[in-house]
Amino acid sequence: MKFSIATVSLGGTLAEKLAAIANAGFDGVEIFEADVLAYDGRPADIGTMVRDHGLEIIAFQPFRDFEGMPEPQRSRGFERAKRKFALMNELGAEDVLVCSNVSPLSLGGIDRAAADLRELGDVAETFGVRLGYEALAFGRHVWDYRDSWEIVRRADHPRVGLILDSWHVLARKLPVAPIASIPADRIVFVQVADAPAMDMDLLQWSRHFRNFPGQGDMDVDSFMRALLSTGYDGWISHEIFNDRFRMASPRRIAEDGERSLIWLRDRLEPGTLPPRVVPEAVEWIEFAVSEEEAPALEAVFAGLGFRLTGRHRSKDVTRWSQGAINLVINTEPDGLAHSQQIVHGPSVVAIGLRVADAAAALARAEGLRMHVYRGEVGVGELDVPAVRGIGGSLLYFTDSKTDLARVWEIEFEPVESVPPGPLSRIDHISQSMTPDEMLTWRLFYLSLFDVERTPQVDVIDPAGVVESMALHSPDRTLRICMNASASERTQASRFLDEFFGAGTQHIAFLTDDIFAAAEAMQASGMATLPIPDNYYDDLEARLGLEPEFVERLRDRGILYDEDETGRFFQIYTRAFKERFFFEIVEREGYTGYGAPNAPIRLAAQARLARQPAIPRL
Ligand SMILES: O=C(O)c1ccc(O)c(O)c1
Ligand SMILES: [Mg+2]
Repeated sequence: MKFSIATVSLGGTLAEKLAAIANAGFDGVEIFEADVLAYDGRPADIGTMVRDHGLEIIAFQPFRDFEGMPEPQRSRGFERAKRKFALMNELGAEDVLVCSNVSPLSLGGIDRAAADLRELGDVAETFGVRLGYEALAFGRHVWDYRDSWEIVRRADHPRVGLILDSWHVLARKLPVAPIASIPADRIVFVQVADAPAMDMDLLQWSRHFRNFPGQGDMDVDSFMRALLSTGYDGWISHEIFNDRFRMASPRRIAEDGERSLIWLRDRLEPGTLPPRVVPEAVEWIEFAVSEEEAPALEAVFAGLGFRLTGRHRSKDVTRWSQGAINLVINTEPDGLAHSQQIVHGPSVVAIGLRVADAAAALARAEGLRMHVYRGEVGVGELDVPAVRGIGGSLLYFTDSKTDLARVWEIEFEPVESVPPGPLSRIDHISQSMTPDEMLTWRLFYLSLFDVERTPQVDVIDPAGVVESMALHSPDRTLRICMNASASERTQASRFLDEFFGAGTQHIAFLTDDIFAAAEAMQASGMATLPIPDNYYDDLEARLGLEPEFVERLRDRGILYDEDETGRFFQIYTRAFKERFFFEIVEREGYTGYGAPNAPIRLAAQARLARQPAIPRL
């Protein structure tokens, strides 16, 4: 399998696109016609620029509305083709993508189309180029790959082959099994694309909402399995028409594309990478704060029932614990945490995850071309494997089979022993990002970890809609909620603005007694998020709850939800320096995140946004 991407998938100038494509590790590129037209230089220079990047032009595309035309359009089509083939000679491109005709002028008929392609094959021969014919799902007469293949078969010309594009096959819900009987040597190359399930016009869906395999809802794997069963081992090329991708950094999008293909190959040929990582526990969450801010954060931790359980043997780093939760405060004057604190303010700088085999986890991340982080390892310190995650924060891996199991003991001087407390472990980690980054991080987490995703939902913030998606490991040890908003004033967006980028916005702790947790917080003077009476009045009516039960919730500012999976309780703290906040949840079987309560919570937070932060000691 050789990896390529069409230039139409990225934003930027052609030079920027090619640099990003080469940097991401691709071997080939499809040159989109518009990129040539917009280029201020000779086509031959484009060819040189591509080859200087170590890339190969796998195709020039697209050549449109050719087959089945009446005169005079038919003759004009041949004239146009000659101009394009000459251009391909200059570029150094051997293959051209001819897509099925969408013109209302075009005439149907498999034999007519086959005859046109055969004749075009003769022209192609004189230029030394080859045609690949692709059925567009919205083609006027040809929209099924079985028809395009029949046309290619009847054209019966050595310069005429087939191009398959997973998007057109899957968008039309065509069966993939017949792909298996197409001879591999008649397939010029193959395009892959995924997309979210959407009930909309095919052309609009195709031209604006495609995404990389692994980012959408289509069964690209079945398409690929049928393809590979033919023995095909040529180019696999991303062709992603997506408005958001074109607005985003070409470098990041190209990296996502490469990762998508590496993961696709890993699913089709398991064993090329170590298996997807199964998270066993969230071992710690590390906060970068300045020395001045540290006491306020310590007071929040103490108010939540955490105790100082360790001091790092050589660094300005402390460990706060309760149950199986470890929170780390890093005020080191140098290093990554400090730079993060300077750039982003007080923030989550790292998450430590316990996995079965930390070295294998790192090897998988490297195989997926994630950015491995190698920090300085001081005397007596462990070299904990880490990769760069959201917003440049770190994801550390520990395991229980190496010295990493004893990280607390090795690196920290014990203070108090770990108190039991009402909070037992981390329930979920919620991260905010821009809408175009959602797909980046979704692909990052899904390709690295053995996690599943829940459908994307829209949450209403007073200032706009927030797209929200949750990922969870099989036993739900790791749950990550991703939030993104296009509005500039939603909480998710304010977080991005004030925080200068994506990151962890809140952390939810699990308790098995929310009332005890609430009382402990009240006793220690921790202010929680005030919830309006209207919410409780509605709750009682909507869910038919006992008034006494609702009173208990109201007294303690506890949010409640129930569904077919069980019952759910939530309390929120106020935000720390307007940056991040904490949530306490109790689950009685419930598997969700209290989506019906999110607008209430967001409205309450919006009211407090510019008021003094916690705690009120
Ligand atoms: O939408 C289009 O025009 C178009 C062009 C070329 C392709 O390969 C394709 O899949 C779609
Ligand atoms: Mg295509």
